[in-house]
Amino acid sequence: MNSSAASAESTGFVSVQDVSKTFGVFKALDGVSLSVQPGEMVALIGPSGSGKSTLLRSITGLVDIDRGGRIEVFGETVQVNGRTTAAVRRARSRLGMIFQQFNLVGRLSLFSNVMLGALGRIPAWKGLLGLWPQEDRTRAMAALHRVGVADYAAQRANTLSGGQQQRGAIARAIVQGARAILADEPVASLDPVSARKVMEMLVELNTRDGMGVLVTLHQVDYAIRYCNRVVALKGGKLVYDGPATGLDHDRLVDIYGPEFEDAFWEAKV
Ligand SMILES: Nc1ncnc2c1ncn2[C@@H]1O[C@H](COP(=O)(O)OP(=O)(O)OP(=O)(O)O)[C@@H](O)[C@H]1O
Repeated sequence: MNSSAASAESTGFVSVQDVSKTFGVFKALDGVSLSVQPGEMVALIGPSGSGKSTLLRSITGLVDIDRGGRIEVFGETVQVNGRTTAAVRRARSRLGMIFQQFNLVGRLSLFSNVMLGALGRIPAWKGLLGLWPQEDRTRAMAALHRVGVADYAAQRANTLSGGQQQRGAIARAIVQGARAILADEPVASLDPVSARKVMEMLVELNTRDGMGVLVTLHQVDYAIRYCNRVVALKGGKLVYDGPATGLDHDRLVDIYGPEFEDAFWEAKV
């Protein structure tokens, strides 16, 4: 094992240490510490406005955290002293990012969108001209087959259903060679059947490929069903970090308040 792999093992694929984020006078994150190991699948839950997206955006360097905190990705510091470091680019190349709104280029075909995952490996001009190496093309088709949307490879992304687009986004992360996945509300815009398929795919990347997964979810039932470990934020503070089985009635009332059942999509506990 090389030294960076050893470091990732000790600190996790993501290590968040005493992270706060203040917007004006409002503290969106307040002293959050969290470490996710490479093989884990962790749900990040909490009421609307509790800081889930801000935490994910901080990990990818899209939000500069307050001084005093530190964030490491695969053992490399990406934020410290209120600044992102040069290592953030390498971190982004290792993290597959999945968003609620899919983030595909609508006028490009699904295949071209998936090929964009390979952009980090070839010069941008070659990518823009569609001069993809055969190896990457083969990889992209294999990824599309794997997530079950190969039949739509030639179709423009903006003509696909939300579920098909989200599976395309997962295929793009596979082609990128991502070592871990950060997913921000990946199923919030999907119907329950498509949502289950997307969650099952994330589980498969976790169990079959050993990718770490950190996924924010509005639906508590999905967090319980698909993730062993759940982390909950409330008012920017980490209020729970433990097994999904520990989310009993009292804990859920503590996190979401007496209306906690609104945070369930399908089944209630
Ligand atoms: N750029 C910004 N400027 C000012 N306030 C912000 C900014 N980004 C986030 N916030 C505030 O920080 C808080 C946390 O927002 P965040 O989007 O992280 O919450 P969330 O838990 O992801 O919510 P949701 O579940 O509704 O997506 C909110 O009160 C939000 O208004």
